[in-house]
Amino acid sequence: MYSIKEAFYSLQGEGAHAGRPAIFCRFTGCNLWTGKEKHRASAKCQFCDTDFIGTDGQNGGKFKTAEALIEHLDTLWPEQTSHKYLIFTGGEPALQLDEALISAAKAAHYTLAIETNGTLPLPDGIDWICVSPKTAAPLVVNQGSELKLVFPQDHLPPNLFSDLEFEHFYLQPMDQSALPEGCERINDAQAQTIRYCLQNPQWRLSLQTHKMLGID
Ligand SMILES: C[S@@+](CC[C@H](N)C(=O)[O-])C[C@H]1O[C@@H](n2cnc3c(N)ncnc32)[C@H](O)[C@@H]1O
Ligand SMILES: Nc1nc2[nH]cc(C(=O)O)c2c(=O)[nH]1
Ligand code: SF4
Ligand SMILES: [Mg+2]
Repeated sequence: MYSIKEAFYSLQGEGAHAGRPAIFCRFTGCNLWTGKEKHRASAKCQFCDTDFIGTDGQNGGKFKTAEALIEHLDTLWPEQTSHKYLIFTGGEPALQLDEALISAAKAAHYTLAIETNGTLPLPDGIDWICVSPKTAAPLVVNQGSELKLVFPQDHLPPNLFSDLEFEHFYLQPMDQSALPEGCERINDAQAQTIRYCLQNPQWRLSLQTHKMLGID
């Protein structure tokens, strides 16, 4: 059984594939936060911008088999049958993504991407692995396509990751606009990120372009 919070067709907003049309499959649940505001301050990941509780979002639901989920997701893809791209996100997709789902998606001709916090092992067969490390959570996925660090995070300077085997290194300014009142805030995350990239050119800036555009 797969639990899906929501699924939608949009443009990848972040990282090296920003601008690319994709289906997003957002799994329910995460191993670093319950998703409840009352637990945010004590969570391992405290700045999350996403609602991943339940299955009540657009095109969300519970799916008994991998084939049933892929058939559902495939209805979101437009007429053109080339360049099919599916991004597994969440919540933490590694809690539910398995080889059966990867096989079913490949059989439907998708190129597969994942957005993961990197704390859980991944099944084989994912074409694009984006790891986004979080404070206090040790990484088990130490290689992949892009390492996209939300910046700044306490005790997580980018140089902790700069020797890992990733093709691309991105810093993404921490968006604090949706955090509830009373949460501690960092000043100038965007300016700090720009400054860090300018001083450490291994790292590039990733902006959440979907938020600027007002799309999903
Ligand atoms: C909601 S997470 C889901 C996937 C996975 N759990 C993870 O953390 O990578 C998707 C992406 O959004 C990023 N993200 C979450 N909250 C953010 C925030 N407040 N500002 C900027 N990026 C954020 C994450 O680091 C991750 O790259
Ligand atoms: N457009 C768009 N791009 C994204 N890239 C990563 C996202 C995510 O929440 O994982 C995301 C998202 O939610 N929307
Ligand atoms: S690990 Fe990802 S989904 Fe989980 S709380 Fe952090 S940003 Fe949100
Ligand atoms: Mg998002």
